[in-house]
Amino acid sequence: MNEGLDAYRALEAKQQPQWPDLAAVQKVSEELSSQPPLVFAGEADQLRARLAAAARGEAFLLQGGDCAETFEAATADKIRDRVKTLLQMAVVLTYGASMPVIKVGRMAGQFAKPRSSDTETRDGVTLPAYRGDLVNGYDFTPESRAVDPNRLTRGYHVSASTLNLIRAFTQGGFADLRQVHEWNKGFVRTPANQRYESLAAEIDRALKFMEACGVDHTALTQTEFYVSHEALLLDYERPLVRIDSRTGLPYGTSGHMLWIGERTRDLDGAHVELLSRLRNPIGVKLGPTASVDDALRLIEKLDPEREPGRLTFITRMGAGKIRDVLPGLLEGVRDSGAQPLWITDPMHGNGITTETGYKTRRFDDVMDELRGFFEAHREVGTFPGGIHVELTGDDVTECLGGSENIDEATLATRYESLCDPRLNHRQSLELAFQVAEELKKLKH
Ligand SMILES: O=C[C@H](O)[C@H](O)COP(=O)(O)O
Ligand SMILES: C=C(OP(=O)(O)O)C(=O)O
Repeated sequence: MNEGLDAYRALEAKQQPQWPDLAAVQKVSEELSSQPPLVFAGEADQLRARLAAAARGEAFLLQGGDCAETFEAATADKIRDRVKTLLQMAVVLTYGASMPVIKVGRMAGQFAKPRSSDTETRDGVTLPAYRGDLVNGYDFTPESRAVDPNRLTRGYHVSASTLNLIRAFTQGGFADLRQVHEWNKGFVRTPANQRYESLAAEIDRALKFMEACGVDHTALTQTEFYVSHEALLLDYERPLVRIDSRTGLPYGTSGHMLWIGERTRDLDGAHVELLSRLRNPIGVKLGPTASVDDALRLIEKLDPEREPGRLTFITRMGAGKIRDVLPGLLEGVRDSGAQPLWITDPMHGNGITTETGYKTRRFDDVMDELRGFFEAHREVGTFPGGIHVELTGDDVTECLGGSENIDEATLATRYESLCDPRLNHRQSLELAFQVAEELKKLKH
């Protein structure tokens, strides 16, 4: 199995930077190959087992984080607020659905972006498009936009420190369920936060009751938290493949779960080939043009053994299309006997650009796609196993609507994303409450 790890090199690899100096890339690649793994094979196996439960309808996956992480924003405060937001959403979902929630950040590696165009033009000046901090800089100057392989090593180190902090937060007491009120502190008071506060009070009461009954809560003091990113940049992913000493099998050690994007999921492309060799749980984005045949071939290539939890399909159809497209896809896959985990990304099919040039999404469209996802699964009898959302713990104004009613004029006030718009903290909580409602319906 391990001999084929480099077979991808003979295939077309889309969305890769045109490195000017291949010797420099080789040097970086050797350096990365000698670094310790960021995650361990056993953790990836554990996540696979958790995802298998979600595919069976016994758990729910919450996957979220920045569209594009940046080196500069990898600060303790920003990482903490993203983790807090995910923990709060997980509490809302767990309590609402009475079901374990698997927490996976789009974090500690989400540094490379596929782009529609190789270049960007501003006021008559054309430069290479920004492809994420792992490749080039965002500032619109020739120096900053030049691709630089040394960014791969920097990305590795920033991922390591991000992951270190995430592990400290989630294992060191910060994620203790008795901190459920604390996670809400520091965020502006909104209807969603107040609703969260009442839920936290109920959880508190339940915990005190358990304590009074002498129940041991050690299990609640820590939480499992995994990291994931789009495995886009093969010159980063390949050197971080390691052979697991327990089994002799290869794992991508840049993150627990790796996914293949909508633009790079070609069956005969390099991304599908490389990830087919790795033992991690693998995600694949499926947009509105994905056919049943595409899905079945991806299953055959990426999950020939039909291993529970191995494959997650992340659908991103767009609110206007999901009800037409998704049921047929679900039926076709169900009828083949395969049982991948199905989750929804209600963000990527709903992008719009305002007249003033802001890339944005309407919160209402995001919610509509979410409802469409639950409806499609209800219709076909399959399990809607999770959500994949671009979000931040920061108070940004990037997506339109939500209870604070962000309008086009407000977008400019705190638009910080370097690529696509994210839900801010309160929009994320609002979304979690609505998903919890949908999950409750499943129980009845
Ligand atoms: O996050 C997804 C893609 O990288 C992004 O939507 C591409 O954006 P573009 O169309 O501006 O290149
Ligand atoms: C690029 C992304 O999505 P998609 O592949 O679905 O366009 C993403 O999730 O960052």
